[in-house]
Amino acid sequence: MPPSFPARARNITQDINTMKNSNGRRSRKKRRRKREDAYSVTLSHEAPFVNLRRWLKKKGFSSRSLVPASFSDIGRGLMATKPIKANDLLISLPERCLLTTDTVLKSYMGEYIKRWQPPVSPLVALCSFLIAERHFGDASEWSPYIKVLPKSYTCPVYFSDDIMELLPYGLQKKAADQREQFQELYSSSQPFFSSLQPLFTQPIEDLFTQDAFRWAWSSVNTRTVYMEHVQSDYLSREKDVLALAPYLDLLNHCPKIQVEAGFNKLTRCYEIRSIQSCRKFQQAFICYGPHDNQRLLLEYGFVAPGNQHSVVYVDLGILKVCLNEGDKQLQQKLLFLKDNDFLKNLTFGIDGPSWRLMTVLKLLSLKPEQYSSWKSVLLGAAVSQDTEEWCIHKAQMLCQHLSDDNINVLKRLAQLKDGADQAQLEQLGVVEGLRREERAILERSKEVLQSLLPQSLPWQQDGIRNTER
Ligand SMILES: C[S@@+](CC[C@H](N)C(=O)[O-])C[C@H]1O[C@@H](n2cnc3c(N)ncnc32)[C@H](O)[C@@H]1O
Repeated sequence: MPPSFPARARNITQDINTMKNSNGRRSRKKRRRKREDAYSVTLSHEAPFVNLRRWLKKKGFSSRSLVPASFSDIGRGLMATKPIKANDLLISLPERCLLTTDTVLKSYMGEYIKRWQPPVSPLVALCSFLIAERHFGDASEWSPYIKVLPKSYTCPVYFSDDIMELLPYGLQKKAADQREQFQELYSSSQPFFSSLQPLFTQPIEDLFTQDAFRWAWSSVNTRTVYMEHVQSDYLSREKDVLALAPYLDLLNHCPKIQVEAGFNKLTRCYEIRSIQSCRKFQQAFICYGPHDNQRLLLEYGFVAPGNQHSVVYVDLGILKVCLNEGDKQLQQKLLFLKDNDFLKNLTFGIDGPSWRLMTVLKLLSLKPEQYSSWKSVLLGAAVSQDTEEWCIHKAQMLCQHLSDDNINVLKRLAQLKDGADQAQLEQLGVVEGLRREERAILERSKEVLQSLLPQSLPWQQDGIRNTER
């Protein structure tokens, strides 16, 4: 959770509603209805949270203004019990409460890490410690914290191949790479895990299983805050910026929130200051970064409805679908675009096709006698009315292709829900959320593209004409 900019005390459903339509009785009614729909139940009296707060109090932390609660739309998070003003400290967690590599090196595991060559990474050190502490149960010093950690996650490292296939192509590739890196890290850490055997009575291979490592790896990936440490000689050269922050890590993400976050060297606390205010009984949010929904799913296993950073990506395979393979210059044009790095980040957003996508389409539309104008095209010049229309038409085709794919995926997803267990249902729910958000973006893009076409164009009456180049 690279902590950057936090919290406003509204639930996301409400925010999106407010953003879309802030005027009028209908929208007010709608907002009221949403507010009634999304409700919260405080968790602060449940044993795990009572124990967590008691344990943190001994370490010098208490929070009266934020209590754990379960929100019907998002799940667990922190609720404000009194109004929090803009620029107030939202939370201030003393250094003693943070779980860092320093904690691990000073623990019973420290001497094993210090002895190990080549040194393990900060990530492996933290994961190993989490696995060991979870195994020690009530005997563990960190047990009150470990007990409130989720038992499993909805990140792609948990997905079966069936579910992976439902992801958009680019994300599927990133998720597959991530899974490979995870597996490689697990395999390469085996000798180190074996060296920890003297700490346990049970065989190490029964404790440091792939499942246990997946849980620890996901806990670190989805919950750590960014905190720079002095690089230890006992750890690998990978930058050591990870800190698990109990209680603070119950804060959920909202893309529109702004916060200031970081370790304050004077107070020796990890502090989050909210730029926005937060009303009593509302969820306090932070912002994990200006991430689109694909990145949120990959790194954190969720998507944010109405995320203003979200886009639908057009990869080369999809771009080719709408291009005329008969164009003799096509390969040469694509090579030119690739060499100049123009084939990445072609997107549709809530405002329609990106400038980059339309520029690439314009470059692809050029006839040999127009090649000399490619620089002015890059600067935004129009080639001709005919070309502009051709590009809009191609963008419409891309949008339609992506929409069709989206509909097919949602159908397959519905089939997979039959017979899925609870964990799979949660994973499918996240993928469904992503696909539905993408569908909304594509529908909006279609409207934008349609509005760009002159009213008098023939295909508005007769359907889309084929304007191949
Ligand atoms: C730092 S934790 C936040 C607390 C977490 N909800 C919990 O129950 O422990 C990050 C995780 O919370 C969930 N999360 C955060 N923001 C969310 C949001 N806006 N919608 C849905 N889930 C969210 C995701 O599972 C994410 O990996």
